[in-house]
Amino acid sequence: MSIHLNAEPGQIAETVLLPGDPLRARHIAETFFENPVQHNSVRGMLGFTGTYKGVRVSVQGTGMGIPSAMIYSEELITQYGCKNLIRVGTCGSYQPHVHVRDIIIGQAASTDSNINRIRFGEKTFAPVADFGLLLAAYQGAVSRGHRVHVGNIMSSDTFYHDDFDQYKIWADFGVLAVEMEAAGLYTVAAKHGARALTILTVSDHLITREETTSEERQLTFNGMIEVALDAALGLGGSS
Ligand SMILES: O=P(O)(O)O[C@H]1O[C@H](CO)[C@@H](O)[C@H]1O
Ligand SMILES: O=c1cc[nH]c(=O)[nH]1
Repeated sequence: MSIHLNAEPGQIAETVLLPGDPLRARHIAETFFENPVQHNSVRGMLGFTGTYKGVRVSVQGTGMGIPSAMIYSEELITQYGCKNLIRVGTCGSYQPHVHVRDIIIGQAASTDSNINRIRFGEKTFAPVADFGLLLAAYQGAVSRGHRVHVGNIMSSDTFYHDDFDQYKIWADFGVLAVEMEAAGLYTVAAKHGARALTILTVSDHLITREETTSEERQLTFNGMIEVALDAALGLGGSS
């Protein structure tokens, strides 16, 4: 057990999917896992472990924002021995060619968070995805016929900005979309030698202002889950 997880030792698989939304975690377990068992209930941050096509895999909600995601990532890696962490989240598109419901794979994560200034001072750490996981996810997304984009994403500490147009500086530098956790996840994984990836579905668009409903965000973005689970399958694991 750790401070924020009440799973027993060995109850969580080496490969863990990480949605921000704990109800998406339950949806993933109920929809895709064989024999899912709930392994966490602390703070209502649901987590489940089961198998997918015979391979042991877990899903754990992380909550919203870098601090929350870093707590769960740190405890999963250091207390439960998790080695492969795949965030499955939603994001807002910054680019005209990146449409609502497209899939984005976060190759790197820019951020306005102070987490790495606290750690590295004025020097800049570049939080990046694991290349093997990224390649597997990209190939899986293409073979499933998804519209998929790979590149830099923005992990923001704020969902609501005083200046809506502030996103344009990131868009001008090719950043694909905004979410709120990947930079923290990639940094924790780098610190502990774990593998991490972020796969996102575009839930809204900052240019067109198109939006999806909260129900759709919780229940229907199954394409990216299949892509994440396919990438996880290549990692093996005990069944
Ligand atoms: O859908 P999730 O995984 O929660 O991800 C996105 O949605 C939340 C904001 O609505 C933030 O957590 C952001 O990163
Ligand atoms: O963090 C997020 C997630 C989805 N859409 C946004 O605009 N921001």
